[in-house]
Amino acid sequence: MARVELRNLTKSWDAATAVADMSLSIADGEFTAILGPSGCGKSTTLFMLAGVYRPTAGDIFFDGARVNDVEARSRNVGIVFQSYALYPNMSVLQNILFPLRFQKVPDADRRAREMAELVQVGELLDRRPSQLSGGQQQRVALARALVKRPNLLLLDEPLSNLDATLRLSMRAEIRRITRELGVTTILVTHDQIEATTMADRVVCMANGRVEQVGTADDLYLRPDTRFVAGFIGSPPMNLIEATVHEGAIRAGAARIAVTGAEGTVTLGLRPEMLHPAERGLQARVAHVEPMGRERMTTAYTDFGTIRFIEPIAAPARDEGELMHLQFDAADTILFGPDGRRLPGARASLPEAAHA
Ligand SMILES: Nc1ncnc2c1ncn2[C@@H]1O[C@H](COP(=O)(O)OP(=O)(O)OP(=O)(O)O)[C@@H](O)[C@H]1O
Repeated sequence: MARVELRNLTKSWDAATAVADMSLSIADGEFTAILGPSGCGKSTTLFMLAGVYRPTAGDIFFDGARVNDVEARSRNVGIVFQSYALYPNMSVLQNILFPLRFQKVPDADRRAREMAELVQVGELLDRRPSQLSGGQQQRVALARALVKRPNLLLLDEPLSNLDATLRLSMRAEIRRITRELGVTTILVTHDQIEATTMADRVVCMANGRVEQVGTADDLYLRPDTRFVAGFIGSPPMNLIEATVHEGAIRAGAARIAVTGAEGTVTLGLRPEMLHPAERGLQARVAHVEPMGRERMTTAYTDFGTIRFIEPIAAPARDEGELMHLQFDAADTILFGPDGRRLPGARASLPEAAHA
């Protein structure tokens, strides 16, 4: 089990920089998710940690020792990939034992069986991978990655081949197993639900850079950047581009007062923080989508298209209906022209009379 530190880590190829100046400290036993869209540098970071790629610049430390020059097989890192990559001609037990084959581990067999019990495939030891379900194969892959008692467990989109129900239970299972073992774990995923439900802390990346490191609540309620605000949350935050002039942004007849910002801003309003009201921001209903307990409405305003959420029990809305929206100033978030949040800035509508 190890503390992991990345210091100014960079990986470039001729054409592109995949990871730029990434610094991050991960505590012993912590579960961290690296979250971001396709191509943001998640896998490249993982491969540098595993020792597959050499960093172009910067350093990687395990328990304070620099490992840049340590070969992949000497780093004692366990990896689980999206494709389980089990050996088809070996039994479950042989698959789990495989990483120990060149190590003189006297109790290898017992250890493999214990690990199989932990991931709950103890009944399946004689089967071949083809005789297992996707979820069972993933458990075997996990046992194989953990049998060496790795310093670090790396999970690369491990659940994306599983159906929705299985994904839900495997999320909890992986969390239980890594917690029981106390193994430092880094999960790479583009799935925000996976990241925020499984990890102690989430590292949100875009274009090879760390946008924010924080808990699920930090990213959702206090996004540092416009990118994080738009990436986390479903449906996404409404982001209104505007210019603050004389304490307000204006479009057509509409006016939103702004304090703590001047010039170009982006105003962020979460769909669940907008409420229908007697007066406020005028909106014309474009369409309405039921989403289980809630209903999402898309509406046109002078500031552009806005989405808001209401309980399914609220009165039905018709397409073309004219209505008004309100929000609380405390719920608003503003970003400056560099995309960073302006912590003290707030937006408000003149009449906050709720319907
Ligand atoms: N071997 C390589 N040579 C050149 N460019 C590469 C190489 N590997 C990755 N890249 C580039 O580096 C960037 C980051 O890639 P990376 O695979 O780390 O992204 P990712 O976040 O893991 O994406 P995905 O979720 O699609 O796997 C991409 O622009 C990619 O094209």
